[in-house]
Amino acid sequence: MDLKTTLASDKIDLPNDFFQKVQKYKEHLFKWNKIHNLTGAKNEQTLNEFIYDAVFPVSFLPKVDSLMDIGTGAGFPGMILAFALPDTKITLVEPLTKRASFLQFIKADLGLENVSVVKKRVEEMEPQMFDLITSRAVTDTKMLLNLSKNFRDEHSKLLFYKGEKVFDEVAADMHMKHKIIETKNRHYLLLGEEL
Ligand SMILES: C[S@@+](CC[C@H](N)C(=O)[O-])C[C@H]1O[C@@H](n2cnc3c(N)ncnc32)[C@H](O)[C@@H]1O
Repeated sequence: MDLKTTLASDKIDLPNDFFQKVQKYKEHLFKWNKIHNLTGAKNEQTLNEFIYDAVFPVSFLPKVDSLMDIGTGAGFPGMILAFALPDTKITLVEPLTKRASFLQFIKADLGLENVSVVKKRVEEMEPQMFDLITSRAVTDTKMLLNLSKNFRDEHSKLLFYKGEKVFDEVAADMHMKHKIIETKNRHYLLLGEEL
């Protein structure tokens, strides 16, 4: 996949320095990933697919001032969204030392003033409100709603990166308004009282 061409053809509005940041991020991730097992994306093609998947929601998300990503791992989707949304204050929550250290390194090396890295499990954090809560490949929707309950109010939105199981997950006991945005490989679940 040519990331730049694909994102341009989707008309996704990104800041001028997005691809510079992505390039530096990819170089660092390849180096770190040789020593530490940070992500399953081991080649450029897969990494580009992960980055596309992470940033695609910029095409449908409302403007938000604050975002928390639960279980960011090596950076998906929270770090990639931080490159795309420089005016949004982004909190990346990741308890594993190696992964949190990598995120902290990327923040410092790329000078990302909009990023905070929290090396904790989300349930260990002090309650605080966010406009948007994201998560990919951490746990199911019911558990994510539970884990995020101290961090959202009636104005907040949640965006979970899901597969086809999403239909079972929303069918079971879902009281919140929701939308599912489908692409070829992804079902994005957007939830909120004000959708
Ligand atoms: C399978 S990885 C997915 C990482 C990344 N979101 C991605 O899609 O590549 C799950 C991550 O969630 C983190 N995690 C698990 N439970 C968590 C919790 N309670 N709070 C915050 N992070 C958690 C793990 O440390 C791990 O890095």
